[in-house]
This record gives sequence, C-alpha cells and structure tokens, in this order.
Amino acid sequence: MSDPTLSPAWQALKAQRKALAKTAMRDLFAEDKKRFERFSMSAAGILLDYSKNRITPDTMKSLVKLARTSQLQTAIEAMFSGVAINLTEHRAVLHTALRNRSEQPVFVEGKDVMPDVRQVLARMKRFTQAVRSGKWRGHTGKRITDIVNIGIGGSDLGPVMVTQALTPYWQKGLTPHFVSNVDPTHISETLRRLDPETTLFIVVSKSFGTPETLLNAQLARRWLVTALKDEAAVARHFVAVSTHTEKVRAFGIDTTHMFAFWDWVGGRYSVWSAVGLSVALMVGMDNFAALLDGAFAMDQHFRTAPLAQNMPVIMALLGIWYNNFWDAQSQVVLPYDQYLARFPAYLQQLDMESNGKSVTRTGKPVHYATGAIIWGEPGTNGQHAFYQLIHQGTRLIPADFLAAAESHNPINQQHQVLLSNCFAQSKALMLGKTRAEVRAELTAANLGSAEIRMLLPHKVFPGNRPSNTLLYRKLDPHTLGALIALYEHKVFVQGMIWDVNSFDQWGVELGKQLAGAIEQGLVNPGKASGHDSSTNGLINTCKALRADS
Ligand SMILES: O=P(O)(O)OC[C@H]1O[C@](O)(CO)[C@@H](O)[C@@H]1O
Repeated sequence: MSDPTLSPAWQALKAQRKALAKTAMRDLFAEDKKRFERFSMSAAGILLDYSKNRITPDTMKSLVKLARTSQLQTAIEAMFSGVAINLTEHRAVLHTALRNRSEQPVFVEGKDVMPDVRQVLARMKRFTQAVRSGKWRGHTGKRITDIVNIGIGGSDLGPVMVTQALTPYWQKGLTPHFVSNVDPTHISETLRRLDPETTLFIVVSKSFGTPETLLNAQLARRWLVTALKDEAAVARHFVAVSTHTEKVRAFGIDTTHMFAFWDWVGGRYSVWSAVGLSVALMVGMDNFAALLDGAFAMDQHFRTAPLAQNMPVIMALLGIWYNNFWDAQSQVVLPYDQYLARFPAYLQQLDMESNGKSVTRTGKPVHYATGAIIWGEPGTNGQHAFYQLIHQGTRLIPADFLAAAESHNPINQQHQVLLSNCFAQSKALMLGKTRAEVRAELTAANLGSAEIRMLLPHKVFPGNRPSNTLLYRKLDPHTLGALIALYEHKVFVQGMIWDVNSFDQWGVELGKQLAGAIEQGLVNPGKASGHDSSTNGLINTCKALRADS
C-alpha cells in the first residue's frame, strides 16, 4: 500500500479543508433544504444522519476517492473470504464467519470453517437450554441462579456490554456477573454476594494464558471447592471458552465442558462466538441468533453497497476527515440509551486496540495521525458533566449520538424528554449561538449594557461542531448486532486507509512483560534496586507503607 497522503484524493481533501475553514454548517443547512436527505442513509434498521458534518458533496466525493485509492473493496473481499490479512500473526480475520447466516462456505487455508461454527452454536444452544430450563443443575442438585463470566478485554467487554444492552430479554431467575480486573476486590466483592451451590462460572480466555483471568478463575475455583467440600463440584460449576484445549484441561476444567473458538477470531471481535455464552444464557439462543442476524445484515450491506452509500465506510471516512484534516484527537460516543451504557467502553477496545498503531502494515513509521481517542457516557449524564467542553472548549470533538425511537420502558413522556435532549444537543453543536443572538437575548432580558458586555463572550457558542446521529426503532438483539458490526467495519476501513494492521495488539505486551519482574520485587524480601529509580522508589515505598501498617 502506498502512502495515503500522497494520493490526489488526500491532496484534494487538504484543499477542501482550507476552503471550508470559514464555512459554518448553519449556512450549509440554510443553503440546502435537502441537506438531511442528501447526507443520511439507512442500513440494517439503522438510520445514519451525517448532515451535521463539515462536508459538502465534493468533500464526500474526495473522501470516497481516498477509500478507492486504498483498494478498499479488494480489502473487504479479502477479509470476508478468509485471506490472512492479519500479517503479523499470519491469521485470517473472520468474525464475519461467526455470523454468516447464509449457506455459503467460508474457507481458511482450504477448509470450510462453517461446519465448526454451526457445531459450536448448536452446543451453545443445548447448554443454554439445559441451564435455563433447570435441567443442568449444580453439584448439590440446585438450579443455577447466577452466572459469572471471568475474562478480560475482549473476553469481558463484549459479553458485558451486550448482556447489559439486552437486559429486557433476560431470563427471570438468572443474574449475570462479570469479573475482569486482577484487583482481588473485583472477584471478592462478586463472590460475597453469591451462593456456590447455584453459581456457574464461565472462564473465557482465547489464550487461556491471561494472568488476570487465570488468577480470578483459580480464586473462584477454590471458593467453590472449599464451600462444597468436593473437587468433583468443579464439573457442574465451571465451563470454559477458549481456543486452547490443553490449557483448559491443565487448569482442571473438563474439556467436555469447553466451548471452542478459533485463532481467526480476534479477542475484541469475539462476542459472536462462544465468548458470548453469558449473553446466550441470559437472553436465550433465539435472541443470540437475532444478534448474529443483525450483524449479518450489516455485513451484507458492507460487502455489497457502493462505497458512497456504505454506512461503515461513510462513518470511517468522516472520522478520517476530522482526524487527519481538522486535527481532532478524539471521538466521543454518546448513547441516549441507558442500555448502551457500556458501549463507549466496548468501543474503546474495539477502536483503540485496533487502530492505535504507528507503523504501517509493512512496518514503516506513519507520519499522519491514526486511531482516535474514543470516550463517552450515556446521555443525559454526559450533558451534566463534560458537554461544556464539547460546546465551548478549544478542542474539536466529533460526536456520535445514538438513540432509539421507542423505549423498552415507555413511562409517561420521559423517553420523549430523552430524545429531545439528544436532538437538541446535536442541533446546538451544529448551530451554536452568535454574538448577535446572545446580545439580543440579553437585551430582551433587560440587562444593563455593562452586564451584557461582561456576559456576552461567555454565552457565545461557536457552533459548527460536527456530529453523526444513529437512530433505530428499538434496541433489540437484531439492531444491536447491526450496530456493533457497523463500528467493527468502520474500524477496519480506517485501518485500511491508514495502512495499519487493525487486528494485532503488540502494544499491550511490554507492560505485561515488565509486570512479572516488578511482581518479584514486590514479593521478595529486601529493597528493590534493579529498576529505574522511579520504579524502585514505588516498589520500596509500597513495602515501607505495608511494614508500617
Ligand atoms: O481472551 P484472552 O486471551 O484472555 O485475552 C484477553 C485480552 O487480552 C488482550 O490480548 C490484550 O491484553 C486483548 O486483545 C484480549 O481481548
């Protein structure tokens, strides 16, 4: 892949950015009454309104040209058809096969993976039915009431986000828990509330070598065996999800109670596999299948729609527009949907672990910005916390608003209040409030001229702050599946254009390596001296503080 910044499309975009520097979106809206129709589209039950962006039809044309320059269509086909596009790990990237609801085979190194995918789904179905119906019982014969997913990163964030998002579909009498942090407080506080006789642990780890997960799983295992006074109890209370049968066996989980997935599924793309077992237990396999269907619908759209009408492509290109041409450093995600409270956290891993890279796929340093900082909170909470900075701060922060037209909890008019806040925020960000408007308002409020002069600069909103709005009927499993797939593909498109490998994560390794030596320093007696002075100082102060207590 050649340097994207050298392409004519990149150069055209630079010129357009200059030309648009003084253009206000409020004027673009005034000039074009059809701006919403022009810059909105629907796919898989989701409407994307991208009219409140600093774009003209020419901008979009150049952005699409940029995508073409990156041979995006070829790359999309390569991903879907099992080419080993994760070059540093020599792996195919096939989360799309996990939700391939067609009869089409998907080949990895000449082998159709679909029979294995379907077989695991069938096993998940049998298992979830057994637990949900009470056929699968704990060691002492009691029904399972609590499910604890032990995993971290992709083995936690997907399951927890999706489970929470689908709360209205939960089976009565079952409660989910998620333990991820190696901080013993996390597992301890969870176990404190649980009854070992009725608790089922799902240990989820692609590698089955992640210390956080294994330590927490060992603690849980000890807690169970101590309480039930029988090693054999593990068989009825522990299942595993992993790609590593041997390691699961070595840990002491019967591999007949193991659900497999494959190394062509990245951790942060794995909720569609047996990694989603906690989701399937809570919402049932039919709803899990609807989640897969929704993702498949978005996959079909992504694979077949022309680039200019392709929702993930448009979102990716808009992200690049702000990231690389307007120097935006972050992207805020604002779900006006309480069920999506963990969606920003989920997207942080999806996006930042995928595109937080500074070398190209062939290992050359990049000289342009890549992955944005992703953050966010559900509306309206964010409004009362950090929106001040988005509206009047010095930084440009493109926003994604997400909202459902219909609530699962239609009480009084409260959902309309939520929606009106959502639409008002994107309108306010786009319009802003000019000096003249503020002056007129203050004058109408009968303020004196000195007071008006003092207040005026504080009350001006620059506006022209970009946002997308994603609107759907209701947050059901199908819609959620489509929504997640939309963001997955957005991340992929950006990675292709930036020419980074979105599917490895070497950046998490160094800290893991160093933690081992530091742990020795904390555990061994005597003063630590083998590190830099800061690290030695922290270890030794920690020991001194402990000795004093
Ligand atoms: O599922 P595993 O192998 O325990 O890994 C957990 C997480 O750790 C990471 O490798 C990064 O620390 C993530 O990519 C992954 O989702």
